[in-house]
Formats: sequence, C-alpha cells, structure tokens
Amino acid sequence: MDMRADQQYNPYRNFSREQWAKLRDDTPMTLEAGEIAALRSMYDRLDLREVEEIYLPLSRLLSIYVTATQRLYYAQRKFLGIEDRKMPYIIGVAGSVAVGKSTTARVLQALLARWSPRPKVDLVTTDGFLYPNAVLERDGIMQKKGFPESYDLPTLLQFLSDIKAGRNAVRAPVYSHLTYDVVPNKWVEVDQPDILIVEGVNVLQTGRLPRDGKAVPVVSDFFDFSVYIDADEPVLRDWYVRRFLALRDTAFHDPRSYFNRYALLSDEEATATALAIWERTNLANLEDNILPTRPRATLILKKGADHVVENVALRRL
Ligand SMILES: Nc1ncnc2c1ncn2[C@@H]1O[C@H](COP(=O)(O)OP(=O)(O)O)[C@@H](O)[C@H]1O
Ligand SMILES: CC(C)(COP(=O)(O)O)[C@@H](O)C(=O)NCCC(=O)O
Repeated sequence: MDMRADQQYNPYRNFSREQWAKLRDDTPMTLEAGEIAALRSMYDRLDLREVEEIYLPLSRLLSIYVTATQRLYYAQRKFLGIEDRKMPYIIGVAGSVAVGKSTTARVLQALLARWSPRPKVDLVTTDGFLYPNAVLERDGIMQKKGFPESYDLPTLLQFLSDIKAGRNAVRAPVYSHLTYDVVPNKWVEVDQPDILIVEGVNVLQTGRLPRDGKAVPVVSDFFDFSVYIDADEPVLRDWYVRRFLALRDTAFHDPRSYFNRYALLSDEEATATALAIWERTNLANLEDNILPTRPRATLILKKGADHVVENVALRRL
C-alpha cells in the first residue's frame, strides 16, 4: 500500500505552549509563589507562569484520567463480581539527566495532593534502585551509572508490584547525590498512596524480550500515565555544565561530597570535567537508552533553552 507521509498516523496531538495553556480551563491555582520556589531544583526555571500555563492544564488532564481509570477499574470489579482494595494510580516521569525531572515530579506531587478530596500522593526516584558504588566498581561499570545495567531492576519491579498489589509500608531504597551512592540501611516507606509518581532516567525502558515467550514485566507495565521531559542535546549539555559549576561553589565544598575534589577547580577546569562526564556517561546514556524511550510516553513536554516548556505532545487514546 502506498502510504504518503501526510497520511501516516501520528500517535500524538501537538500543542504550542499557548494552545496547551488554554486547556487549564477553570482549574484553580493552589500553590503560592514561595511554595513554587521551594519545589524548584538548582538551575531549573519554575515560576507562577510555568505552573499556570503548563502544569495546571496537566493537573486537569490527570484528574480526568485518574477518574476515568478508577471507573474502569470498578467496572471490571463489578464484571468479575469481586471485592478488591483500591488501586494506586502510577505516573512515570522520564527524561535525560539535568532536564529537570525532579522539579516536574515535585510540582506534580504538590498540585495533585491539593485536588479535592485530597488524595495521598507519594514520590519516589529510581536512583535509590541503583546498585551501590561498591557493586558498580566491582563490575567495572562505575562510568555507566544511570545505564540500564546499573539498576537493580528486579527490586524496582518488585517494589512497583507490591504497590499495585496494595501492600502497605512498601520500602524503597534511598540515593544520596552528596555521597554519590545508595544510602545503606535507609528507606522511604510508601504506604498505600492514591497516586505514586516514579521519576528516573530509566522508567520507560523495556529491556530485551526473552525468546522463550515467558512474560517479563517492564517498569512501565505498572504505569497508568507517563511524562517524558525533553530538550535538545546542546541545551541539556549546557544545563549540566552550569549546574556542575553551581554545585562546585556549593555542595562540592561539603567534605562528604563525592565531588569534593572538584571544589577548587577553576571555571575552565570544572567546565572541562563536566563536559567529560557529560560526554562519557550522560550523553551516551541519553542517546542509547533514554531518547529511544520517548515515543512510549503518554505526554512529552519539550523545553527550550530558557527552561520553559515550548511544546506539548499528548498521546491519542
Ligand atoms: N553532584 C551533585 N550533588 C548534589 N546534587 C546533585 C548532584 N547532581 C545532581 N544533583 C541534584 O539531583 C537532582 C536530580 O538530578 P538529575 O538526576 O540530573 O535529574 P533532573 O535534573 O532531571 O531532575 C537535581 O535536583 C540536581 O540538582
Ligand atoms: C543518579 C543518576 C543516574 C540519575 O538517576 P535517576 O534518579 O534518574 O534514576 C544521575 O544523576 C547521575 O549521577 N549520573 C551519572 C553521571 C553524573 O555524575 O552525572
């Protein structure tokens, strides 16, 4: 069949920032300027306007999706004639290192938690499921931190399965950016949330499919909705380097910082170090393992060089 390019099915509807902003409709603003500033990560841009024009329409969309999913869930229970507990709604937040995933995840958590009636909204980051540095060093993959092989995927899948099964007090390990390692004997407890946000570079990855036909779950099997935060590579590299320079002047001065040895580097030296880490680890990971997952997201938020979202793409149902 002759399929002309303009006839090809596009799984996404695309919106300019202005078109998307109108979809806020009458969703009320529930955050104050001070609260927004507290949600922002270093070198991210998040202000009242960004929340109003990008995140309130998304909050409205999510409230519609959550309600519809709950209805479907209850309908299935009715069909099966079973009594079951509530099913947590799980949202994945994916994208490159330094794109601002943590800020987006925190602002979503804050907005969704203020819906009425107030849902319990928890947030976990997948860095807690990285193997400890001792294991990465033993396996010679310390420079592949963030790559699929650096994560304890079975433990992450078990965690998500426990949450979906409605277990209480499910524990997730915790990562420290300061020590650059998983924190021994420390966990966050996730206790039957209505909504769970799972943020990390790897959340839309599928892994290799087995030939024996056995079902192998992937992280996104547990997601009801996913957001991919996107920006062009030169922009990401610039943000990564700027953040590295800012951390050099702040966090790296802490003697416990893994990067303490970089605290006294000149601007030129620090820039060269950041660029080397970017190229060797984060860019390679972006190209090989993160960008290929973008077409799986429910929603893509594309940021411009000034950190603000310029375009939005929503997957058709
Ligand atoms: N070496 C570091 N020391 C302290 N904080 C860091 C360091 N590297 C990253 N961070 C912080 O960790 C968080 C997660 O960063 P990252 O994984 O790059 O994701 P994103 O920028 O998409 O949120 C950010 O808030 C960032 O500012
Ligand atoms: C810890 C990370 C892999 C991010 O993990 P995530 O929370 O996305 O699972 C990343 O922040 C990181 O440290 N990358 C390694 C290279 C670097 O130091 O930038």
